[in-house]
Amino acid sequence: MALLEVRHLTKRWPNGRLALDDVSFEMRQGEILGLLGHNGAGKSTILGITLGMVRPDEGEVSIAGHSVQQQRSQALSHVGAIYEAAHFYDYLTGWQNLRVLCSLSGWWDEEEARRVLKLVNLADRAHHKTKTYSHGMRQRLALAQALLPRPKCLLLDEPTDGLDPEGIREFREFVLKLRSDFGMTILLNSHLLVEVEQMCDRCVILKQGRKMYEGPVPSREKKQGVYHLETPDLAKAREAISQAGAVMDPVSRIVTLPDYLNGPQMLKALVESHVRVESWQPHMPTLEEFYLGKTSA
Ligand SMILES: Nc1ncnc2c1ncn2[C@@H]1O[C@H](COP(=O)(O)OP(=O)(O)OP(=O)(O)O)[C@@H](O)[C@H]1O
Repeated sequence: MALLEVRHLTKRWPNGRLALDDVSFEMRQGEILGLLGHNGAGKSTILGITLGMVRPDEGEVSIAGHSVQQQRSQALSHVGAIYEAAHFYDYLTGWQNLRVLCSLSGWWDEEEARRVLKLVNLADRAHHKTKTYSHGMRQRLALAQALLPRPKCLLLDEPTDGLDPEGIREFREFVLKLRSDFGMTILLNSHLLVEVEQMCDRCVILKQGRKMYEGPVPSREKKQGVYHLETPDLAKAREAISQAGAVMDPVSRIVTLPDYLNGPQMLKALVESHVRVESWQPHMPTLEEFYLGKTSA
């Protein structure tokens, strides 16, 4: 059974703007899913609906079998989130902040707070005021807050925004550890394609409120029948490729083969046509190429 199910979400804001148009997808337990899309594609609206902060016009989100719209507190008892910028009381310490924020939901466990602060590497700064924290430390405190209720599912909205490369790497390692050590299910909303490429198993690509793709992060899968050719004999190569029923992009020199032809067969045809082949490699598209292909049409 899916841990998180987004079913037929449609949302039109009062100003008439259609933010989501019949979007559905699901996440299995222990999966890290990246939510991708240009500015305004609808990513934050999905997170807002999933957290019960935005009401959809149609559709619903279920977490561990509970509908956020019908059984809000049961559904959200399984969720931790970093949503929009984390706000802390700067005159309090990290520890005090966690305590105050937890008490708002009527729950506090010192043992658990210690465990989580250790997990996010903040144990030695827990009793310092948050005004002395770096941006990376504030993000880790936000992560500690999200992890305190021991959620099954973590929603991360642009979690590495504003972090330096070291902070991004550190954050990525924490998140991967949460999945490997605790089997946590993680929804990551990020503009950073490289982050999604390095962390996510699958992704959903949105464009103007519509789902354009749901599936594996493309660069992790070798695409069948797509090769990259290097040759000084471009004209001859183009002819041999077209005679074989394949297609070559003249700029990138990426060759897409028809179903009936495999890579070695095409290479043989090129060589037999006296094309000097310097390189013939299966092409693994980057997530950027794939993303732009899905969103720029
Ligand atoms: N409270 C609101 N009232 C009216 N329109 C809104 C509101 N929030 C978002 N929108 C609009 O809904 C659409 C989707 O916005 P959303 O914030 O979900 O996109 P996003 O993919 O998260 O964008 P970004 O990457 O810039 O954060 C946009 O056209 C946005 O202008």
